[in-house]
Amino acid sequence: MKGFIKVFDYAKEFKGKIYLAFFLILLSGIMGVVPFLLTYNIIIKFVERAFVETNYLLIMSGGIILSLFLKGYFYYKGLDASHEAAFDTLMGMRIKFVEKMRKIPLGEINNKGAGSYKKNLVEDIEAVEALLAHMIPEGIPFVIVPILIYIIIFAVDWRLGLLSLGSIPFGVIPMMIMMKNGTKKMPKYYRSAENMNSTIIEYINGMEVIKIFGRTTDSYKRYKNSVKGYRDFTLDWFKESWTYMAMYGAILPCTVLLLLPLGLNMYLNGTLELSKFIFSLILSMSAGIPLTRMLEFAPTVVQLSYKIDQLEKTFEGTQLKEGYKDLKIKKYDIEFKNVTFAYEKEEVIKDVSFELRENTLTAIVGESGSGKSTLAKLLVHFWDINKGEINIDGHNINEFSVEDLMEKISYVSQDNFLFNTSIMENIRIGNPRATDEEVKSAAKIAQCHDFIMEMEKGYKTRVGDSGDKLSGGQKQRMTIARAILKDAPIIIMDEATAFTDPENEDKIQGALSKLIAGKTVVVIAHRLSTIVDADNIIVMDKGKLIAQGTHKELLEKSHKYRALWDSHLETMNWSINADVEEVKYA
Ligand SMILES: Nc1ncnc2c1ncn2[C@@H]1O[C@H](COP(=O)(O)OP(=O)(O)OP(=O)(O)O)[C@@H](O)[C@H]1O
Repeated sequence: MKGFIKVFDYAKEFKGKIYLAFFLILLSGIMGVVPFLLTYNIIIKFVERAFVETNYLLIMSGGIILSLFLKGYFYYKGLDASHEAAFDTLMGMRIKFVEKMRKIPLGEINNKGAGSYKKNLVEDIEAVEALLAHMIPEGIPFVIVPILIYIIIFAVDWRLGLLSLGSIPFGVIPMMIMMKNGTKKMPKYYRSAENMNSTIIEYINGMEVIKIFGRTTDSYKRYKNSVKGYRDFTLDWFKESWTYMAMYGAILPCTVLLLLPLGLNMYLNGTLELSKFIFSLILSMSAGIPLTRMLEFAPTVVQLSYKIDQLEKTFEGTQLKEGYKDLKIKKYDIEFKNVTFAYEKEEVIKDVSFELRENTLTAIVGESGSGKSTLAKLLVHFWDINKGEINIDGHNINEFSVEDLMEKISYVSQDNFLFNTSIMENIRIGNPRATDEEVKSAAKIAQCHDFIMEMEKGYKTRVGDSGDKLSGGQKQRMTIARAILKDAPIIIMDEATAFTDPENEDKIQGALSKLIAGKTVVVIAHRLSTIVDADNIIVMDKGKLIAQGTHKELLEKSHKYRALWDSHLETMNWSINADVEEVKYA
C-alpha cells in the first residue's frame, strides 16, 4: 500500500484540480440519488391517495430530468479536471524519473535493459492515470454516496439500515482474499512483464544476427520463453482473481439481498410502514451503482501500489555519488589514486595509480579485456569506483555534478551512438549553442563533410535508428566531429579511429593533433603505431598497471610492451604482405 500512497506526492502540484474533480463528481453522485428520491415521492403520493396531480407530476419529472442533466454535467466537468491533473502528473513523473536516470550507474541501466525501462516509463507510469483520473475523483464519491444513503436508511429505521448492509460482509470477504493473493503474486507477474519487454527489445535489436542464424538462436528461445512466461503468469493471476471478482461483483451491489425478504416480512407482520419500506428499498438500490463502480477499482489498487514501489526502487535505488559545488579548475591535471573497481564481483581494475598531465597525451595500451576502456569510463564517472580516488586538479570527481564533469570532458567511445535525427543535430550534440557553420567546420576537420555533401539532403539527412544509414567509419567520424565541436579541456578517445581507413585516419590524426594542443588527452589504442609519440604510455595487464613510460623507455624496460609491439609489427607486416599479394593477383 506504500506505493499507492506515494502517488500523492507526485500529484501534489495538481491537488487543486484533483479536489475540484472530486467535488464535482461528488455533486454528480448526489444528483444521481435525487431522481430516486423524487420517484419515491411520486410513489408515496400515489400509494397514500391513489391519485397524483398532473402539475405535480410535471414538476417532479422536470426535477428528475434536471438532476440527470446536472449529474452528467458535473461528471463531465469533474473528469475534465481529473484528467488534466492526471496527465500533468504523468508528464512530471516521466521527466523526473528520466532525470534521475542520469545518476544511475551505467552498468545498472545496461543490466536492466532498455525494455525494462520502457515498461517503467511508459506502462507503469500510465497506471497512475487510472488512480488520479478515475479512482480518486470517481472512487471516493462512490464510497461517500453509499455511506450517505445508508445513514439516511438508518435514520428512517435502524433495522432497515442493518438489513441494507447485509450484502457487504459477503462481498468484502472474497474481495479481501483476492487482494491478499494478488499482492503475493504481483512480484512474479511484474518480473515476467519486465522480462518480456527486455527480450522483445533485444530480439528486435539483434534481428540481423537472428536472420543469419535462424530461429535456433538463444535470443529467439529467450523471446519465446518470456512471452510464454508472461502468458502463464497473467493467466495464473487472472484465474485466481476471476472467481473472487465474480463473487464480490455479484454479491456486493445486491443491496436488497436481506432488505427485500426480511423487510417484506416486517411489513406483513405490521411492524414496518409501507412508505418506509419502499423508501429504503429505492435508496438501497441506488447505492448499488456506485458500489459496482467502486469494485472495479479493487484489482487496480494492488497493481498500482506494486508498480509505484518498483518505480521508486528502480529510479531511486543505486545512485552515483555526486556533488553540486561549482568547482573552479585551474589546471586539468588528473590523478588516479589506488583505484580498484569491479562491475560485479570480480575486480577488473586493481589498485591502479597514474597521472595525466595537462598539455600532454597519455596512451593506455594492453591486451583485450585488460581494463583500458574501463579506466576511461571511470574517469567520465559512468560508475562509482570501489576503492581509491580519481581527482581533477585535486578535486575528487565525486564532488562534481554529472553535468559539470561532462562539460569538462570530450569522450569518443567505441559505441558511436547516433540519434535518429539529422546529421546536423547529431553533431550539434557536442555543443548545442554551435552555429551551423561551426558544425560544418567541425565536420570538415573530422573528415565528414565530403560524405555528408554527397547525400541527397546533406546535413539535413536523417541518420536512421542508431545511425544505421551510415557505415561504421562514417559514424565514428561523426562522433569525432561532436568531440571537436565540444572542445572540452579533457579529451578521451577510446579506439577513436578504429573503423577509419588509413587515408582518412592520417587526416583525422593531423586534425586531432591541432585540436588537442594544450589539453589533457587520453588515447586508448590497439594500433600502437598511432601512439609511439605519446608523452606517457600506460601498460595494463589483467586490470593492473604493470609499466609506464615513453615508447622508447617501455621497449627497453617492459617485456609486456615489447610483446605487444612485436605482435603489432607482425600484424602490420601481415597486412602489407596481404596488399602485395592482392596487387600480384590483380
Ligand atoms: N558492463 C560490464 N559488465 C561486466 N563486466 C564488464 C563490463 N564491461 C567490461 N567488463 C569486463 O571488464 C574487463 C575489462 O574490460 P574493458 O572493456 O575495460 O577491457 P579493454 O582492455 O578495454 O578491452 P578491449 O581492448 O577489448 O576493448 C573485461 O574482463 C570485461 O569482460
